[in-house]
Amino acid sequence: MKGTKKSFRSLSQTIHSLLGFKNEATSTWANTVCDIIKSLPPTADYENDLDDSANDHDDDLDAFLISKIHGELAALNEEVSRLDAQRRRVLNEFLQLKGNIRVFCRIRPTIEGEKCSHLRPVIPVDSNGVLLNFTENKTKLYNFDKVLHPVSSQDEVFSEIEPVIKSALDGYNVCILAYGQTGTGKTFTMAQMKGYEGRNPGFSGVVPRTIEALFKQAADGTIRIFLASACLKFTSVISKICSYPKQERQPILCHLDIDTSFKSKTSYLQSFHPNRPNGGIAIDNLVSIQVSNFNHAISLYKLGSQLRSTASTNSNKSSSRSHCMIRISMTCSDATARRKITNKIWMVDLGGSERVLKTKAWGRRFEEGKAINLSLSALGDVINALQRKNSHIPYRNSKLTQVLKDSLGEDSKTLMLVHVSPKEEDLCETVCSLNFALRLRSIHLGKTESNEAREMREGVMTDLQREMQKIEDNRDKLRIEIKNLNQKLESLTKTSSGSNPKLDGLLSSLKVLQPNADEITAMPPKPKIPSFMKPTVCSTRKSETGHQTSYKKASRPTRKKQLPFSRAESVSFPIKGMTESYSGSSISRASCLIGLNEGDNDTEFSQDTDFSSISVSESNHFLYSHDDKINSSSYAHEKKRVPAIPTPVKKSKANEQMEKRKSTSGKRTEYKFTKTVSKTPRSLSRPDVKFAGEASRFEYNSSIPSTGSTKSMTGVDDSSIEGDICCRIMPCDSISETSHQDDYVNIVDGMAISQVLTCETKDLEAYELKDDLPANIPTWDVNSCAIGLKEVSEVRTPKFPSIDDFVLKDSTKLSSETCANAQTKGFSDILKENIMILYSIVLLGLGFESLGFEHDFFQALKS
Ligand SMILES: Nc1ncnc2c1ncn2[C@@H]1O[C@H](COP(=O)(O)OP(=O)(O)OP(=O)(O)O)[C@@H](O)[C@H]1O
Repeated sequence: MKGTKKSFRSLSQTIHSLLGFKNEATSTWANTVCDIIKSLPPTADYENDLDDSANDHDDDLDAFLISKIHGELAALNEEVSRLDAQRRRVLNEFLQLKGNIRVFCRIRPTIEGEKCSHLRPVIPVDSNGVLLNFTENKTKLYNFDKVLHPVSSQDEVFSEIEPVIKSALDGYNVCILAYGQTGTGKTFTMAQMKGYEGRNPGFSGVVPRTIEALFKQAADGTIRIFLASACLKFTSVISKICSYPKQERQPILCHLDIDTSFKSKTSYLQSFHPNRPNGGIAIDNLVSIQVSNFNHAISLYKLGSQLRSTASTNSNKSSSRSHCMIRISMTCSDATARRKITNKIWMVDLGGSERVLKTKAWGRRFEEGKAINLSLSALGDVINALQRKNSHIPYRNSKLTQVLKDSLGEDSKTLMLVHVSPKEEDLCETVCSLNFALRLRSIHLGKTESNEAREMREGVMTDLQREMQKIEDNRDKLRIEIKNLNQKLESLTKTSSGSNPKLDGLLSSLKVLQPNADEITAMPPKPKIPSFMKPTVCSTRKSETGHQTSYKKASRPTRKKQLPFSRAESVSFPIKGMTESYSGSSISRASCLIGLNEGDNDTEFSQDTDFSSISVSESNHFLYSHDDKINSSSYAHEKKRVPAIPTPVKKSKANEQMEKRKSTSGKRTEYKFTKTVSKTPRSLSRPDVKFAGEASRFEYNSSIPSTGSTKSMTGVDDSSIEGDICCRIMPCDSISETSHQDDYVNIVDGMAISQVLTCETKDLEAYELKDDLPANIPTWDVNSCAIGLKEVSEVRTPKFPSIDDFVLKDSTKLSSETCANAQTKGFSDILKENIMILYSIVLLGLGFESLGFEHDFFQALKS
């Protein structure tokens, strides 16, 4: 209690100095009290592990405990790594016994509306055999690694597949292929989503279950543990691809990237280009979207599924007319044990393998069927060649095998799920499917495996499976221990750094009520902003993206200082004589047109001209594109505002060579360009002309003669400004070419734009501009080009009205919302202040009490 006593001694003095608190219960007072409480040592009531008698040695004990826990954690982590390695080895052995290429057969149950034939053509014999009944006397037995009976649930199917999926986490590429005739349940096995939509929870297919399992791996502490030891990053990528014959549609639909590395959560798009240097698969138009949780992944997966091409065929109402491929790739980087490895899981719902003649397809369906069968045949050839260990593997025979190349070869596990129909009429297709599957399997295992050998193999496999389960259980236990220790460590570290959870809560309550001192000083005086001047969605968005100075930080400059580069809230001004439709349309920032001169007056602005690169860096940019011919009346209605996102700029040759020299003297900023910049707009009234907005201040190079011959309002005399860039502020085609040449020049010369604000129109009528405004404030709106241009042209240093320049003219015209706000505000402010003081006092008392001061504290307060 040494520390507490010491603090208490100083506490009574401090409290004496604060005794006038009844009168002085201000925010500063509350903050001071907060600081005092914060400086007090923590009590030991939440340190359950420590003996009370050891309080004097808190720090030493904490340090001792922390180092002990660190040691334990290191040992446990080491043990987990060892178990992981062991599990990998066992799994590998298990999978090797099972074979790198395994073939399962799933028999679909008879579904509603289907007639059961007298002769059951497909009979599952045991867990490995399927008997085909051709006639009563003629049967044929097919053996597979596993036969999934018609009654097998989706759970059972996934439990068989799960070990293969797990092997992907251990560095293998995995390929799971669903093969079979149309309507045999391939999509049901792979992509069934019902379980995730609240219906038939057990129905969900392999893909959603795999995604779930992967995220489970990320959430069950595995990843956290590795991250804690800073040696493992874990990223998964899912791709969804649909391939179509003859490139009829975009072959690639969706690529999802699951990020489980707890790093960046931002989304990104990424295209995979052909001939990637790392030799990976080149997939055009493959879009990669980084996702961070299961739901996000599933929603994107569903989206991709919707895009899959399906059509009604003779055999299936909604038959998949494509191969649907899902790729999950994982990048594990384990700095201590392994190098960075990227593994993939391909899950492919192959198109129906039926003969085209059977489906009686024609036209496009016929082409699709042919394409599907060709690629399936190519797939068979590749697997066949792999099984035979041929020197040449014909991957290039189809797109399908090209894409799957790195997941079909060595160091990968392939699982073929052959689906068959129970119907008699499908017997021919069933035979084809089973023969295809048998061809793959028999090559791997050899036809000669005896029953004894098989039983022995299966016995070993069962043992290995048990061993693996034991290892996984142990590993899970260790992970829980590690988690607990980490929590303990966290609380100890917090304690030793002097924070008290109770106090933290208390203080944060106080802080909620009291803005901190910094905030108070940094905040500008509360502006009485008319509601119509509040930032618009657009300006807020821009400030979020860092294009604007934040409101908090911006000190309120004088009106003159504000001109050149200050942030402009969005507001527009009431324009005398303007109709309501004009006032409703407004423009954020002044529009500024940069004329780029290249000696060809007839050249129009190209669509991809980069305005933002020319604008001053402090500016926010908008591109205004005209949808129609501009004229003074239609301009406001026709324009379309598009934020110019500062995306990678397509640099024109001219812009690249353009050197921007900025010299600010007073309010004037000069830009000099060393090279002639391309393209001058031929006509401002062209629908494709764009206006780069928000020039804080644009001026043309002084080398342009102020009386320079302006060919027209729509262009600049090339000869006079060769090598320079010219900045035009307001476009207007209502001013004729001849009579207003000078206007144009004047605008260019010395023009400054500032604070153009957009308004919500609801309160516009209640306000008006003050009468005593300086004469150089132009009352124009960019919507009224003609007025604006004329008036601005007369002003050398134009100044736009700021918030202060408005006065409330008619409060009855305020919107009901604004009135309601105004009425409730005063009362709520007073109430809030009072509650704040009361609450502060109560919390203060509680705070001291929680520190164990109790009686002493109140004594001190009394004295
Ligand atoms: N194991 C099963 N249990 C219950 N219903 C099933 C099962 N397998 C398939 N079905 C049903 O059979 C119908 C056809 O299945 P599905 O669309 O998955 O076939 P498919 O092989 O993917 O066909 P296609 O190749 O034409 O896309 C669906 O209505 C599906 O719900």
